[in-house]
Amino acid sequence: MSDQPLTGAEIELALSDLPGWTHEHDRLQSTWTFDGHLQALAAATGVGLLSERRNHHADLTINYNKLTVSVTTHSAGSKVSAKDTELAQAVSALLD
Ligand SMILES: C[C@H](O)[C@H](O)[C@H]1CNC2=NC(N)=NC(=O)C2=N1
Repeated sequence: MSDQPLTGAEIELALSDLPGWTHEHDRLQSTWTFDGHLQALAAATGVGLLSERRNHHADLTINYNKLTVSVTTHSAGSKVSAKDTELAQAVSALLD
């Protein structure tokens, strides 16, 4: 899995298969809404475990019942790489 930055066209293509995700400020980001805080917390733990297994880590923000997942690749100069599009796919498979 490459950590070279993707081109804008490559990111747009990846986003066509990532409903709910946006590309802004060199990050892919999506937000999920749950029934309550504990469900959002459990989802964040799931994403954390998934990130740890991949050794590629999402930034996670919880606001009560909402979980925002944001991914970028530090080793690609904090730009979007294939590691991010693949992590985003895995997160969507877990949470959608
Ligand atoms: C040494 C270790 O492989 C690196 O620091 C990994 C760990 N997790 C990471 N996570 C993210 N989001 N970007 C990285 O470049 C990155 N690098």
